[in-house]
Amino acid sequence: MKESELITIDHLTKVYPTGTGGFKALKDINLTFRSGEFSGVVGPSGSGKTTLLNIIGTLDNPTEGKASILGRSVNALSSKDAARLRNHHIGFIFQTYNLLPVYTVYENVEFPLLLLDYSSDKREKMVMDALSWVNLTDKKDSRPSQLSGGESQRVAIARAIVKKPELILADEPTANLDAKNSYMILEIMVKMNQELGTTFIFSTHDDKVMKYLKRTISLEDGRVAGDEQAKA
Ligand SMILES: Nc1ncnc2c1ncn2[C@@H]1O[C@H](COP(=O)(O)OP(=O)(O)OP(=O)(O)O)[C@@H](O)[C@H]1O
Repeated sequence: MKESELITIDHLTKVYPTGTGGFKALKDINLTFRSGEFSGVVGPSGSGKTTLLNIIGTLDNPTEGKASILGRSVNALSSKDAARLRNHHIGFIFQTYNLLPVYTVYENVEFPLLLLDYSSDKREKMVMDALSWVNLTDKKDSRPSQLSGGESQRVAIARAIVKKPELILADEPTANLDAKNSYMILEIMVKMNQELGTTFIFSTHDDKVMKYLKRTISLEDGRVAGDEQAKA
């Protein structure tokens, strides 16, 4: 692996077991992602976008082929090591926000840090820094039910970035947002990419997200059908 290569995927195939012998969701995928990319996987529903993101996020395993994520071979990773890799180095953003309803905004953002070994002072600094990135410090004591959809997704972004991961995986992050809120969260993510060097990989079929991507990987029926860099 070259130094700047964050992810390499080599002849990767994913077969989901079914009653009829298995469904091939990904077929012979070969891809490399470099540190600092702002890229997205696009394609019709069922083309394999979420499956690919789940494998990159070590939430699922390839059936055949190899994948190396942040220098670790996922084929050889125990579930404990995969959890450790995720906890330290990967942030996730989902279309449904996945906030914990009984906790405050502050506690939701603090949550990933409780799995790591930080003092409460250090945690407070990190949570407030993440909330200021998404402009929500004034909502720190609110509960998710008191937030708009755009605010909820900004809390989810703060939770994803609070540990300053190298990689953020965002699966359809704008699916439930209107145009104004979609652009707001995209601008936040672009700023993080530029100022913190965080690598982003999206899964999307939203034109608004596609306009922001520096690289667009198209999936069709489980295969890579295109891989294009945006024109400068
Ligand atoms: N656990 C599973 N068992 C069997 N088949 C599955 C499973 N998960 C996904 N699939 C199938 O694999 C294919 C790819 O699914 P995936 O969720 O990756 O697609 P997607 O491109 O993200 O779709 P969408 O845009 O609708 O979210 C689909 O045909 C889906 O039905």
